[in-house]
Amino acid sequence: MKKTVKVVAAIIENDHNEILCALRSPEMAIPNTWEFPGGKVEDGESLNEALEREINEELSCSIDTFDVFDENVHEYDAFIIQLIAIKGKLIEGQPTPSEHSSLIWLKRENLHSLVWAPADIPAVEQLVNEV
Ligand SMILES: Nc1nc2c([nH]c(=O)n2[C@H]2C[C@H](O)[C@@H](COP(=O)(O)OP(=O)(O)OP(=O)(O)O)O2)c(=O)[nH]1
Repeated sequence: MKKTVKVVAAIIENDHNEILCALRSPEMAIPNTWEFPGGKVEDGESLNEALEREINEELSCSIDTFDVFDENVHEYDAFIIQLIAIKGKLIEGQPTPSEHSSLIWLKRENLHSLVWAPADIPAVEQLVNEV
């Protein structure tokens, strides 16, 4: 049976209405696709705690996180992901990648120009359609 992983991902928007997009490196699982940065929820953590920890670890900055924005289950060949996207705001530092190959800030209307990890597509659609 495939394993299900619970992953939280941050939708971080700046003052110019741009959203932070992160490129998974060739060494990461699902390589060379764009995602919202985040990672797996550990035992005993709330979703918001997990996301704030992951962003600190991966991007060396701090965010405040809000309510769940989108949640969906996607089946990959090797595992099933429950992807929970949560909006966030930078409160300290600037995002600096340690594991990702690249970071960019994009306006909603340009999000479709990237090749997203398949599990992220519902959250991208919801953002693009947001008023
Ligand atoms: N962080 C994140 N992972 C995503 C997204 N979409 C998507 O399919 N994934 C997949 C890629 C990975 O297989 C898994 C998350 O694992 P990860 O490697 O980023 O998380 P992690 O840092 O907690 O993992 P680990 O190093 O502890 O194993 O979910 C997304 O938007 N954000």
